[in-house]
Amino acid sequence: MTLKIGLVSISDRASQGVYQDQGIPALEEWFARALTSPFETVARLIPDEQAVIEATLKALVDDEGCHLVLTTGGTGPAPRDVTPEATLAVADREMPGFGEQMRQVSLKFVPTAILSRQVGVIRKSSLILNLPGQPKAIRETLEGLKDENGQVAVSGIFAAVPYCIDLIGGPYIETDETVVKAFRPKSAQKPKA
Ligand SMILES: Nc1ncnc2c1ncn2[C@@H]1O[C@H](COP(=O)(O)OP(=O)(O)OP(=O)(O)O)[C@@H](O)[C@H]1O
Ligand SMILES: Nc1nc2c(c(=O)[nH]1)N[C@H]1C(S)=C(S)[C@@H](COP(=O)(O)O)O[C@H]1N2
Repeated sequence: MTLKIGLVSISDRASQGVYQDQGIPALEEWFARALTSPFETVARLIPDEQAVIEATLKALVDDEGCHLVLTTGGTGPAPRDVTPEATLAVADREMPGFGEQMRQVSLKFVPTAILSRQVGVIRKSSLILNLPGQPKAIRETLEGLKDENGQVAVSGIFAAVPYCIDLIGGPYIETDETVVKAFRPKSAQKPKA
């Protein structure tokens, strides 16, 4: 079973061509660097419309069979920011730790981290995570913050994603530890391929 990752860039202006979308390229680049196990991606660029976001998330999970879906954009307090509402509307269960940890990590970068209403949820056997829209926020929240010696100062959320995918029945994900170390209890670790 190959890991399938849905990437959803949610931006009125990027989807209208006012500026070039940097969300999908930043996500693609991050996964190419971080994962050492096989994966494929399916990407969508859509406007900040709640019905469109919900339909896209459902299609990626139910029809495309994505094990993991990452969104970027639309998590703030502006009236057009509706990504968290759309994500909760398609959720079976909430995973509050992801939003909590992302705001903790992001506070090390910007004081406006508290403005992001990002959520993590499970739909069927897929994990859906909201990331902020700033392209640099993708790396910051997934990878966390390292000190000058390369030691982890604040864990990024991706450290917990492989074990979460194990627990909901998805493929075994392996990472490049210099980018992000996947934490699993010893009993859940498989020998390196
Ligand atoms: N897909 C994207 N590509 C490049 N830059 C982006 C993208 N999404 C957001 N940004 C940048 O991050 C900022 C904050 O993102 P946010 O999701 O709040 O966008 P926004 O201001 O509502 O933009 P939009 O009108 O495109 O939806 C944007 O103002 C923009 O500078
Ligand atoms: N890691 C990280 N988190 C961040 C930011 C950032 O630059 N880096 N920007 C913040 C800002 S300015 C806002 S308004 C909120 C919501 O962003 P969004 O509407 O683009 O999703 O995310 C916050 N979280």
